[in-house]
Amino acid sequence: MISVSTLTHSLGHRLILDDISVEIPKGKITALIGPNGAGKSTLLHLIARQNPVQTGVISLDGEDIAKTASTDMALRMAVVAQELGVASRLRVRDLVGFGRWPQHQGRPTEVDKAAVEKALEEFHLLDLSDRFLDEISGGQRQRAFVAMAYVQDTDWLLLDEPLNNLDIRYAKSLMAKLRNMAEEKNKSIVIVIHDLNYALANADYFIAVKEGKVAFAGETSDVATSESLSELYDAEVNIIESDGKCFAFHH
Ligand SMILES: Nc1ncnc2c1ncn2[C@@H]1O[C@H](COP(=O)(O)OP(=O)(O)OP(=O)(O)O)[C@@H](O)[C@H]1O
Repeated sequence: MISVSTLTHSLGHRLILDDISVEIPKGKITALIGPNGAGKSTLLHLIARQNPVQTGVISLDGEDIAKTASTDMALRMAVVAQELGVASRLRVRDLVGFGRWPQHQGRPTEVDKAAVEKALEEFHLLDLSDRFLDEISGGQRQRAFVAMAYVQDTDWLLLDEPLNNLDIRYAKSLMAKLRNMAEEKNKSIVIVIHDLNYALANADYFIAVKEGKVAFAGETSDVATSESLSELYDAEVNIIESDGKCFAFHH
């Protein structure tokens, strides 16, 4: 479990996260939702230790992340940020290969190489594997970065808007893969996501952030209601149930 306790974060004079306390369950998909600018990415980056915690504590399986060694963190948590820093003269296969660095520390074994090939195949990247990152499309690059995180095989996977740029086929395929990872391999996945329908269909748990505070959090079926979502977005959202599935209508 990830436990966030009394987390407050400011950038310059602006309060970005205001006294956040929330728990993220293990072995589940958690959707981090909320309006633009709410603080979702900031929270995700703090959990991933990409920025230092100013006030409060974030613990990973009972251990304060501020006191956890970087090498240990890298073996337990993989992250894909929203803004993908692109080292343009890097080939797709090399980028995905970097994902195994925490395991092999520069000396890849046959197991590492096989894991990379498998990830390239699973993310439909084999045909692109020798292309440079600045020679592929935005969606293809997004898949390459997710494959790099996937190949790390960590217990926790944090993804900031992973559906960005993905067409329907790849978005469906990625969400199915994440579900499989949670259900079959007990992986814990946290995704910042704007598409409520993908979130409703795939996330076990919702954490809604608004203006730097947690608006609501809990099991999807308990908290994702027309009322809570309409209030969250200041826009009408209707949750409709059909064939046992929930859909969000908002236009
Ligand atoms: N470098 C920065 N300096 C000052 N304020 C910032 C900086 N980066 C982000 N912010 C502000 O912090 C707040 C939270 O931003 P954050 O990116 O966490 O929101 P978000 O919920 O992920 O939004 P979105 O859905 O639009 O990606 C926003 O009001 C944003 O303007």
